[in-house]
Amino acid sequence: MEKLQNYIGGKLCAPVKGEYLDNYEPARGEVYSLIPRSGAEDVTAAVKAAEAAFPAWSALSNAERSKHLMALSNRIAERLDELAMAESRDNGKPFKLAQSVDIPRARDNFAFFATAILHQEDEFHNMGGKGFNYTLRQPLGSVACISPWNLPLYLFSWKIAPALASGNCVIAKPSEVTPYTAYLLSQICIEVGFPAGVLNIVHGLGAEAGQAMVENDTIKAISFTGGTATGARIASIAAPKFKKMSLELGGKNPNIIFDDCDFERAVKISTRAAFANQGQICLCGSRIFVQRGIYDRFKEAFVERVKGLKVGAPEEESSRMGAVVSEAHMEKILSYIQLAQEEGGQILHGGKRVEMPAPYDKGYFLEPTVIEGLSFDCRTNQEEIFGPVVTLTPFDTEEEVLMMANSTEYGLACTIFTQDLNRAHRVARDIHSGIVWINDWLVRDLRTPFGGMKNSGVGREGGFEALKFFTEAKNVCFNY
Ligand SMILES: NC(=O)c1ccc[n+]([C@@H]2O[C@H](COP(=O)([O-])OP(=O)(O)OC[C@H]3O[C@@H](n4cnc5c(N)ncnc54)[C@H](O)[C@@H]3O)[C@@H](O)[C@H]2O)c1
Ligand SMILES: O=C/C=C/C=C(\O)C(=O)O
Repeated sequence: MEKLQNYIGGKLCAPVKGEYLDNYEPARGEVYSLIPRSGAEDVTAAVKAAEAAFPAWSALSNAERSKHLMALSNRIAERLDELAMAESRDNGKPFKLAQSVDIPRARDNFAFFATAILHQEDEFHNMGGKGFNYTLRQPLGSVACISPWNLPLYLFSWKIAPALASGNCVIAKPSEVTPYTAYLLSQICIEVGFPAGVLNIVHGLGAEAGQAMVENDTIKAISFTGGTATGARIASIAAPKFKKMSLELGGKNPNIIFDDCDFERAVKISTRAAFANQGQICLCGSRIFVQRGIYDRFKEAFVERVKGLKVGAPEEESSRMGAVVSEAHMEKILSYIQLAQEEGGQILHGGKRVEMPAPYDKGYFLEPTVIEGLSFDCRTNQEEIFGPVVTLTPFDTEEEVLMMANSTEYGLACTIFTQDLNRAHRVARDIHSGIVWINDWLVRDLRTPFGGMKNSGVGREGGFEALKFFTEAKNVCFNY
């Protein structure tokens, strides 16, 4: 069976202790490769390589660093279909989705930050006749990037690219659940002659390799995307060490549909927002609030559309949904569907595992599930499920829906459907979330601040926010 390797100091290598973890193919429910079970000793080696590479990498001009990052972007573009196939196999998502969203976005992440640093302006504060200040933004040194399984290469590269662009060396850990495209990225680094030690990829468990990065005293910053409980654990270790932290955590996002909306558009986009990537996107609109006047009509049209979402083999063109990422995750989602029923919810569609023919009969396929009849404050409507499960809740007034939408511990994203401009902007102002879409969902401009409030995280990624995060600001004041 194929054994993945770590990438340290420009070379592929086995973990020091020689231990490996099983890597499952979700659509078949079978182990198909092994990944290094790295520990603190592998992280130490990666940090050593990063520290050795840092002086030369940070001394390059922005234009030179840009060229190295563009080489990664270009090679990802050349290997796009192969990477998409690998992502789909490793994660269970439809190949078409990986081919049209995940891998193009990984390509764009590198290109975006490679070119952003060519357009950066530095801050200058003039004190008139007295003198002036300029601000140097200097790289931190070695930084850690830790990413989750739902959008593997997309989110891995979203962190690594700005860290590298701003002159840092990186120790990165992809999720142990979906390590494969990060492994292919390490091969790509070797193919394009990316400088040794600048990017190091260490595979393994969060509690072992991940935590060793957080505990390592040489690592200056942690950029983390994942669950809220993991974020809290990381913060408890990193904060007393005064490491910089960017935490992108969970969500339980409201999708608010007013009765004056463009109805067909609201139905179509809400379906995608609920079930894209099997509902495993932190931005998914998992709580749909519909104004009472159109509730029944919306419910009928929405369920009809959801019935048309084909759950199928990831590589099939016609599949709109693939497998969820693991057996444990599937069981967690099913337990929430059970809980929803215990809390009084009625299932309008779905609710069960999908029986698939061989070779997918052991795969983790779930029906897209629509539930109504729950109170806004029950557990089903408050806790993150992170799967293909959505609830429908009627509301009467703007005030009422804001109260319900804002009632969770999360504050990541929100979607609002209305044709009333004033209302759209008023609700956008009053909603507690870091990201708001009006009449759309997951439209991304990589320059904008990305992140959540409340328990959805601390800090923002994207554009210059990310470049600022990965640098230390040093103000130089000159007085005549
Ligand atoms: N806000 C966002 O941008 C965003 C994006 C994607 C996913 N998420 C969230 O991620 C969660 C699902 O992803 P997941 O299950 O992979 O999350 P997770 O928190 O279990 O794992 C994320 C990463 O952290 C590592 N990790 C786990 N424990 C660690 C520790 N003690 N120290 C250091 N690293 C550790 C894991 O190995 C993995 O690489 C969901 O809650 C989802 O909402 C958030
Ligand atoms: O699951 C989380 C999705 C995160 C998306 C982004 O970070 C992005 O689009 O930049």
